[in-house]
Amino acid sequence: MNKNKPIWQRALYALRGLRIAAREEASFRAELWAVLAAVAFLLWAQVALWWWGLALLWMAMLLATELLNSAVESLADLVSPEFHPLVARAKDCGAAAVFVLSSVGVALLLLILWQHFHAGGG
Ligand SMILES: Nc1ncnc2c1ncn2[C@@H]1O[C@H](COP(=O)(O)OP(=O)(O)OP(=O)(O)O)[C@@H](O)[C@H]1O
Repeated sequence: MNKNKPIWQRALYALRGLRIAAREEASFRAELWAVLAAVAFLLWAQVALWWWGLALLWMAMLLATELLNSAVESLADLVSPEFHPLVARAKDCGAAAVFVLSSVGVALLLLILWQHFHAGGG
């Protein structure tokens, strides 16, 4: 297999991955909605530019982690469709990674709300 595909070809594979995740992964769709809700919230709160930078980083990390989690799940299902403790471990760790980032999202939301109502915006 040719490992050095042109960049446009790689971009097409990436777009195909995004399309598959959006179509077949309910968790990824839910996170896309969460990202849209976060953008609406940031617009409403009129936060400073650096909050936008932090939030964009969080959004990218959340979506990328969910995509990697889906990739791990697909490989785990291929390798061992039957119950296996190592598959349980791999899938649980993937789910934990997404959970960590979701919790950070809630923490960021609370911090912005606190700043908005108690520290006078910014
Ligand atoms: N083949 C397996 N062997 C052992 N445990 C498994 C296996 N498949 C699933 N599990 C357990 O069930 C949990 C849920 O697995 P599942 O494949 O439904 O993923 P999920 O986290 O619900 O993600 P999604 O809904 O995005 O597919 C896993 O975290 C794991 O603990």
